Amino acid sequence: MRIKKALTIAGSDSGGGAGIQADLKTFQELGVFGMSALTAVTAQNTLGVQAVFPMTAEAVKRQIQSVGDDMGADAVKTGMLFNAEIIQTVAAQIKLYNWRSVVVDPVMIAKGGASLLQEEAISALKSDLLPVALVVTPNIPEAEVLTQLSIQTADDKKQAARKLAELGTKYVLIKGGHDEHTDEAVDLLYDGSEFHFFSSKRIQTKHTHGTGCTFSAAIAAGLAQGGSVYDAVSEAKRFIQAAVEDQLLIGGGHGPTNHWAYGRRKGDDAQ
Ligand SMILES: Nc1ncnc2c1ncn2[C@@H]1O[C@H](COP(=O)(O)OP(=O)(O)OP(=O)(O)O)[C@@H](O)[C@H]1O
Ligand SMILES: Cc1ncc(CO)c(N)n1
Repeated sequence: MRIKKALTIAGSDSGGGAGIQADLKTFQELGVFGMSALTAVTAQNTLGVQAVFPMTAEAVKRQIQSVGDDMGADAVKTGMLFNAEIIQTVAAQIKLYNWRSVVVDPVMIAKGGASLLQEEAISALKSDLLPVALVVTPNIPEAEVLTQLSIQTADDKKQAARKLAELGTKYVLIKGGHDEHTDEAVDLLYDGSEFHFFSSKRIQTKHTHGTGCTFSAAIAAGLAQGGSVYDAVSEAKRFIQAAVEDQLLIGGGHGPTNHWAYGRRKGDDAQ
């Protein structure tokens, strides 16, 4: 059996709902072999981030090389990268291995407000990493930081997407999870010429820890399997919707989403 492989380059969430753990669970659920390069260890749970221990850029590079030299990757996603040196190293390795199906989730701040990216690293993200990404998946606050635009309306989202595409990423996906005044969760995909909206019913819940990680990992899994960006995003949207809907109710704060829900529903539909 030949299986497709995806590599996540991201931080560890000890609580298991976001970061590397969310990515690997998502890859597994979507039938893709998951591999990882750890950029930082966080002590984290549903209440927040208690501590961050970054890896050295050398340690990140060596992990990527171990995967790249032997196993290869059909798709790559990046999550928490923490500092400029790690970002530059990751971008250089992506170029070296000529990886094309690259999803960059520009993780900046955890739900509780903890910083997962140093402020001075934002320019490295823009100049080094975005040009090697196929898809970038900012939430609204991240898109605002990257574009220096204030995003209130659908037109603002479109303008921000155009501005982000100018940085060299082919597809820009602005996520609507933070648009809490609407009763829909609307994500906007820009392919360099057209805009597509992916909309779903907004679930009223506080258990959305790791939605962004899970969503971008699902996109990477779809790309690893050879799907188009549009199809990968469509399936990722269904995956995250099911994961938010079927709540797990773990922990006293913002709990993790349910990575089994999508596969279980598909199994039920097949019967
Ligand atoms: N309450 C919700 N109901 C339905 N879908 C949601 C909800 N919250 C987020 N989503 C969806 O989850 C995906 C991730 O979006 P979101 O904007 O939450 O990412 P994020 O802020 O990067 O997440 P995080 O930083 O918590 O990992 C998007 O497809 C978004 O539409
Ligand atoms: C390790 C890690 N990566 C990403 C996020 C963003 O959800 C988080 N909370 N923790």
